[in-house]
Amino acid sequence: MALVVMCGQPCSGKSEAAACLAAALRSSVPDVTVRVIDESSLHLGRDESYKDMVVEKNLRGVLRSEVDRSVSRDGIIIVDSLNNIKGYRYELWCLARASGIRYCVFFCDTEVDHCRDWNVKRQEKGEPSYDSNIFEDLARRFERPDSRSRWDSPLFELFPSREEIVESSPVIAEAVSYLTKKVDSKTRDVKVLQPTIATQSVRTTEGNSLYEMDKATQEVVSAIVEAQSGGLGLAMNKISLGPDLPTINLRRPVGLPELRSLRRTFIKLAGQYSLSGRPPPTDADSAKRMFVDYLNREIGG
Ligand SMILES: Nc1ncnc2c1ncn2[C@@H]1O[C@H](COP(=O)(O)OP(=O)(O)OP(=O)(O)O)[C@@H](O)[C@H]1O
Repeated sequence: MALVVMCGQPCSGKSEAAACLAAALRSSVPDVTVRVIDESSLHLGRDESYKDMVVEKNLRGVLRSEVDRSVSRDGIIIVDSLNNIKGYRYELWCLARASGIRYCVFFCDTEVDHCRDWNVKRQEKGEPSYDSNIFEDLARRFERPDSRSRWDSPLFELFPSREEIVESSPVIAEAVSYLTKKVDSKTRDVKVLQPTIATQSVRTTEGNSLYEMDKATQEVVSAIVEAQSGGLGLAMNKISLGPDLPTINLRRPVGLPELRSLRRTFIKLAGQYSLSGRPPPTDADSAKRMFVDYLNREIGG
């Protein structure tokens, strides 16, 4: 039914807001399962999860897999974690899109000084808290959500340092209404994400299919690199891969690192989600077509 992504600095009041939202949803739609996924529900501590980049990346992977397993058209999942990296929120948004459910982001916009104070108070009380160095590192790396991005929209903003967040807070009520009301095709005021090729799975159970996908996407990347190195520039941004394949329309030059990253994301997305009705790419051309569609959507003009 929906995926809600909490987001904010460490110790900014996310869990309290998530608990209020969960309680308000449970009262409003008692027959719908509302589940909060956070580090502690996965038995992971704060400092152990954020002490270096490797474990932090692992934590994000574990949370993402749990979200992937849990999202459904029937329940509401609230991911109560930092969700501080833009690219990670994009990945969560992709999971919602692949499931064809609604999505929103909740941002606890608490000033870092308040967060730091609250963390110190937790330390003093012996409650689970962040080590000061870890706190500062996370605070520095925080990427604020931007409602203009698809993956940060709609954005519900809370200011826990200035107003008490309770079940009846107007923003909570607004979010509950957004998450639970019936979709009205005329007003289109509720957006239910639609699965697209890139977020639908390519059944890659057969080694052959995986191999084709890998090889085909690599060929597309090579064709783009070659075309660009030929000095095509923006005026000649249409790259043809052959008569039976869509043209690649680039709106700007794209470097190899970005192409590699897009390729990795595409392969991951394609392999990750369950297919809903679309045949898997059994040959190189289908795999290329899907990858080109994906590129045109992500970086196309
Ligand atoms: N409005 C507030 N005024 C004072 N203290 C607050 C307020 N909101 C939250 N706190 C305190 O800040 C601490 C962190 O709250 P909470 O656990 O909700 O934050 P969090 O962002 O989920 O933290 P974490 O990043 O550790 O998951 C708690 O000790 C809580 O009591």
